[in-house]
Amino acid sequence: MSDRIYIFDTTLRDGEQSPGATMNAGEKIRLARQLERLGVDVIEAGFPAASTGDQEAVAEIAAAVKDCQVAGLCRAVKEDMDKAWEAVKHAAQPRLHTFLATSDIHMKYKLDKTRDQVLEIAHEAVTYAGSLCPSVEFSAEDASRSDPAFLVQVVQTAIDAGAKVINIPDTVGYAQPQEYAELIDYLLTNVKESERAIFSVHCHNDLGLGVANTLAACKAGARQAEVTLSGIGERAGNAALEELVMALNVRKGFYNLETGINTEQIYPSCRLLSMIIGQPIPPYKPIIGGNAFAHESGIHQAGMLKNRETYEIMTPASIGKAGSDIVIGKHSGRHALNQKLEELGYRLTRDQLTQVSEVVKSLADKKKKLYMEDVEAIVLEEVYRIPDKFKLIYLSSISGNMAIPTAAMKMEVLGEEKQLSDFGVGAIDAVFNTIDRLVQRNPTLLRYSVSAITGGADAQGEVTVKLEENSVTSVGRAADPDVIVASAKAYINALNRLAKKETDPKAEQSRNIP
Ligand SMILES: CC(=O)SCCNC(=O)CCNC(=O)[C@H](O)C(C)(C)COP(=O)(O)OP(=O)(O)OC[C@H]1O[C@@H](n2cnc3c(N)ncnc32)[C@H](O)[C@@H]1OP(=O)(O)O
Ligand SMILES: CC(C)C(=O)C(=O)O
Repeated sequence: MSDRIYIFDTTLRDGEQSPGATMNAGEKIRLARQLERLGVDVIEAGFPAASTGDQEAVAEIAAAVKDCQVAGLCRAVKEDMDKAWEAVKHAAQPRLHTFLATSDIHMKYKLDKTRDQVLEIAHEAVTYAGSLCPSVEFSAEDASRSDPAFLVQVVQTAIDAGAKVINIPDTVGYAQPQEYAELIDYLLTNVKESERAIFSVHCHNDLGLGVANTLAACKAGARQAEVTLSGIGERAGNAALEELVMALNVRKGFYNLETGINTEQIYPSCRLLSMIIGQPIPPYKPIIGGNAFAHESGIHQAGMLKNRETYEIMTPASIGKAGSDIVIGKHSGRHALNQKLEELGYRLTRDQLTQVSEVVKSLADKKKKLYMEDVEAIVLEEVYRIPDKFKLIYLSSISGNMAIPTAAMKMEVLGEEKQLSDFGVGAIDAVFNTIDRLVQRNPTLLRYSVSAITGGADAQGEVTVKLEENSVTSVGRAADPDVIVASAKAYINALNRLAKKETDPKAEQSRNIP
């Protein structure tokens, strides 16, 4: 038996059945071209009988794609098959994919057909599809809940009628890995000359087992896997392409199976899908999520810094993603903190590192997300205490949709009290403009972030700003229950650091602390 697993991507068909994932023809073509780049073997481009729009989109994809088969799904109904064939017939490698349910519950309640009738319809449908298209796939819908002995009869009928691919779907995500593997093995053993067809699996994720079931089936002899990017699909979705392919790659020694997927195109493909359907990739998603290569805990980070393989079983580059990330948070240790600070040019003594680490941990206890600017501000606060050139004395702010945002402020500037008021496009802008005029500087605001340190409407607002003037940058941070006051303090804090860098450039540039 060959060790090649054919990847049948159904993002454009089953994936589109995911609520909210509808795509227009242009978007489908863009995604189909990306799937071709990714190296899938078959693109199931749609269900042409569903609508004229779907039929046209499938036809356009069929014309655009050259390197893989293009399949159209159709019921075991002549009219559906004709529409599907019309759509895929100009493909370099067309495929008709027809299906019919074989479980007792589907036959009785949905189709209102007997077993004998289903056998007859399957025979007629595959024969008719074969008269149109050289490559016919037959799916026994709800196969995993079908009587296995009857399934053998259906599959035998379809192969005898000319089906080249036999799909055994776990339509409702009911199967368990070992049981599903045994079903595939049972069919391969009991269908006569089963080698005349490629056995395929199509697993749904209702119990979160889509990929596990697909892998178990492949190990048992299935050679086509029907998957979608990011696992989107009807209900809880389908087996995710990226998870299946990377499991086969990372555990090659265990499976001894190969795909033709160019894994470096995995992340770009899933990103493109996410942009098209307007649904962000959840950070905790395996392989492609933002956290998949992020390390937050001290023990993990320390291990990673010594040898990446202590906590990573694949590289981000292998799926086309930028490098791993050490994230400073409440579980981080001093190894990681030191590494991140060294990347920014800081050299701290052991004692300074311990001091900074304690403040970082106490801030992380209160704040959901720590930015490196927060950590940098702590270092500057704890290690380089700066005598303030600029101080806030008072601030009053007016804003609202019926007022011109105005700030009136009094500050101590180089030992002298000054007051002024100015406008802005919003309250914060008015405050920053007023401060600029009071201190007579005009820095560029590179970053402004505000977050709640505690919960509730009375939460402490924590503001971080990053400024740049004459190619020198500085970070300021402040907290206050009033975010406008916190913003003013953070801005003034950053200006003090900017001023310090100008008067004592050596200390700030080298950032070397003895
Ligand atoms: C498991 C899957 O994911 S299968 C694919 C699911 N995808 C879709 O359904 C998307 C596209 N579907 C559609 O646009 C529509 O359902 C159409 C155009 C196919 C049919 O629309 P309608 O004619 O309005 O029928 P409707 O969808 O209400 O009912 C489905 C009919 O198809 C029959 N049917 C279901 N599967 C099959 C099949 N494989 N072969 C033949 N008939 C089938 C049902 O028994 C029902 O027949 P009935 O009208 O005699 O009761
Ligand atoms: C049509 C088949 C392959 C299907 O989508 C399913 O059974 O889930």
